[in-house]
This record gives sequence, C-alpha cells and structure tokens, in this order.
Amino acid sequence: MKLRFTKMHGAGNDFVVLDATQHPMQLTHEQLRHVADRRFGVGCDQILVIESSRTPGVDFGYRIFNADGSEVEHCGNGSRCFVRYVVDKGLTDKRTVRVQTVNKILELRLREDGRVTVDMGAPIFDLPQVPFQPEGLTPRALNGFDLWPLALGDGMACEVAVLSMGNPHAVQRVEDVDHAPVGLIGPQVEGHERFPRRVNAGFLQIVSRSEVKLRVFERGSGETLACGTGACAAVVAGIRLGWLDEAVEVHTHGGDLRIEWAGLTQGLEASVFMTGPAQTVFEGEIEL
Ligand SMILES: N[C@H](CCC[C@H](N)C(=O)O)C(=O)O
Repeated sequence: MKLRFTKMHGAGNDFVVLDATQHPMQLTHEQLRHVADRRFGVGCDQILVIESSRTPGVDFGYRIFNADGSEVEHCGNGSRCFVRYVVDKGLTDKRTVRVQTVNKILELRLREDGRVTVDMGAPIFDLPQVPFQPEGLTPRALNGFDLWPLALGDGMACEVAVLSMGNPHAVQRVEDVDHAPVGLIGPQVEGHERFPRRVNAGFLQIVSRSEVKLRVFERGSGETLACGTGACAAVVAGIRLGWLDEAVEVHTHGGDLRIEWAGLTQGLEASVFMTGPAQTVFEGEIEL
C-alpha cells in the first residue's frame, strides 16, 4: 500500500501527517511504528491522522499516535500543524478551526504572523483523571498546590507536580535544564507505577516570572525538541506553585512557545492558550 504523507514540525516536535478526510484510514500498531521509525521508516515523534467531522460546529477530527504506536488524547504542537495543514491544503477556507480529538474539542486560530494560537482547554487537577495513584504518598504543599515525591531506581527520587491537559504530565523543577538528567530520570518517571497510563515527564527551569526553559521526556516517544501540552502543563504548575505570572515564554530546544493561563484570577477552569509555529518540511510517499 502506498501512503502519501506530509512531514511537518511545531518547534522541532515532528510529525507525519496523514489525510484521511476522503477515505477512513486504520494503520496497524506495526505500521504506525514503522512510519515513525527514524531509520526504517519516515521518522517522527507522532503521527497525526486528519479526518472529516460529522459533528455540527466541528470542522475536522484528528487522531494522534506516538512513535511507539500508542494512541493519545492530545498533542499541542501537533494541533498547530493540523491547522496549518488543512489551510494550506485548501481543506477549509476558515482561519479559526474547531477540531475534535479523542476527548476534547479544540479551537485553533491561524494568525497573520503565521503562528497558531490554540485554546487548549482547561487543565485537569483531579488526580484519578490524570490518572495518578498517590495512595500512601505525602505531598508537600507549596502555595496551595501539591508536589508529590516519586521514588526512582538506585535510591534516587524526585518531586513532581501532577496534572493533565487531556494527556498526563508530571513536572519537576530543576536549576539547570540543559544539564538535568532527562535521559536517566525521564524514562523512570514516564513508566512509573503510580501512572497507570504512563506520563509525560517535564523538566522546568524558571528563568523569571515570565520566562522558562523546558525539556520533556514524552510518553511513548522519548525526549522531543518541544512538547506543547508539556509547556502548558509546566506553566500551569508554575503559576499554581507561585513561581510564574499568567503569560510565559517557554524556551525549548526546538523553539519558543507562548503560554497564557488566567486560572488563578478567573478560576481554575480557565482555558490555557498556546501560541507557536507550525511548518511543513516535505511531502512524500511510503510503501507499507
Ligand atoms: N507524548 C504525548 C503526546 C504528544 C504530546 C506532545 N507532542 C505535544 O506537543 O503536546 C502523550 O503521550 O501524551
């Protein structure tokens, strides 16, 4: 089977985008992993499958698969590439698009400057919904928000803020993100037993109240150059912990994202807004 695809990235988080708006597409777990494989396939962090929508008021659906083939709920950088794709391909003449993911309806706006602003919805703090199992752990409350101790291998431990953006995140503060042990600790947090559906592991360095540096060891993909939902989760955690103001520039290894959340003044159910780039790199075809 020949599969046409478009290769894209959002701040270096890269995607293979598949158009299933005309014909339903169902790739097997093995096919997904092959497409995402950086040596035997095309190579990407996630595969995005764009579908038509039959829901009134919703323009498209889109499904997200990690490089390991796992289907996930949300992909911030991917959502920006999705809207860039449907506009550039002429699949819509709108510049504000509503899309249904597994568990959310997102509203995205393609801006005059070419970046995309996404209403990422409200963060979720209810631990069973993350999902996270804290039984027997004693959190340290900071500014009214809990930091949870996680025991790791070889006597190591870390302290994480736990929340969901529709997908699960565990965020820890570090003094120097470029020298943080992301490769060593990231996988242990990602696969930690207290996260029954695994978790995205964020490493957050506070530069100022309006500027941070972030690395994320992503669930199902490993460390990526940027993680959109990870940037949202890290900024929300930083605001709740008293370290950050409502609008934050997030520097990642792949580029910069702007995250805004008015949750402490407008209520925790306020949406998180993310603004960032979305680029097409090349078109291609792969034999599956
Ligand atoms: N690895 C994530 C999905 C992709 C998230 C990331 N690429 C983003 O931009 O939000 C998860 O398993 O929840």
